[in-house]
Amino acid sequence: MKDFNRVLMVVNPISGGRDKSVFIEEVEEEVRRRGLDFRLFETSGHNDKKALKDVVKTYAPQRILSVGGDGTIKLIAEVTQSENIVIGIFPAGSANGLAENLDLPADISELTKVALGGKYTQFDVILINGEFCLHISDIGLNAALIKNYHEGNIRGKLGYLIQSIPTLINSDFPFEFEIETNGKIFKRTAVLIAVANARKYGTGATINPHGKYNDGKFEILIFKEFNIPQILQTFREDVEISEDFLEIIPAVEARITSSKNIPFQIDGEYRGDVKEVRAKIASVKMKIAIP
Ligand SMILES: Nc1ncnc2c1ncn2[C@@H]1O[C@H](COP(=O)(O)OP(=O)(O)OP(=O)(O)O)[C@@H](O)[C@H]1O
Repeated sequence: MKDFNRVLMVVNPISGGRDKSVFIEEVEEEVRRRGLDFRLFETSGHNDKKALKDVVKTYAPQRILSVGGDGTIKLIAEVTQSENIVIGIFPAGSANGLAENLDLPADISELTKVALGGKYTQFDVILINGEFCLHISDIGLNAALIKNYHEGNIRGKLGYLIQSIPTLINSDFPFEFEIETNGKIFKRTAVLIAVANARKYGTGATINPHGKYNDGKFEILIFKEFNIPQILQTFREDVEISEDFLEIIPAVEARITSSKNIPFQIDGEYRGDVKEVRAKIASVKMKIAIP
């Protein structure tokens, strides 16, 4: 017996600077071959939350497929938070940080099997400054890079590469932070502080070696210096990161403050320059299809 009928595919046409028609055609064909109903929703970049909410209300999908980056998964998660819908992921953004943690296959037909399959995980959600964070949020140098990337007009990995040099030259890092968590206050000088739910960044870098996306906790990652050999280390699987470079504090709730405004991002989306970040594990969990 089929346990779902209506499949909604949410596609971000601009993510990662690549054409999505191959995803749409292959997946629609497979969905119809299985005798399921298929509907397509393409994001526009304007009022997508409201538009998707309306479609979810009228079509009542039982499975939602995300074709885009972390921002597209987050949009779906926010719209469906109280509903019992499994989300299937097709990594098609420029970075795909969340998908990096799920061991998804690369091939589209294998991905389709996973996305329409019966196995799923309960993914922790972090509530950061009142907004959902599924994967990673940070304040400091990486968020400054994301800010400059979005202000530039070159998408994909090349866009990040082009923006990295002016970001490093123009940013006045390191920054002074105060972190309040687990009943303690930590004062730290750092290039960036991340709040992470999982092990890997979208580049594949293992920045949070002990991170588990379904353990009901997040990690506060304090990157103390801009150290290229240490950053390269994180690309290896068996990472051993020095405490002088990265300090890790597990938490379920935290407040991070700075005396001046610093760039801040959530799941790859720049969210302004802020002085305060409040994070806590949300009561909802997302159901994400896995191999
Ligand atoms: N049709 C569109 N035109 C412009 N922006 C869009 C469109 N659809 C979605 N967006 C924007 O794309 C962002 C989400 O991108 P997503 O995370 O899916 O991919 P990505 O990995 O960030 O890809 P890229 O970095 O190439 O944009 C959101 O800011 C959203 O508003």
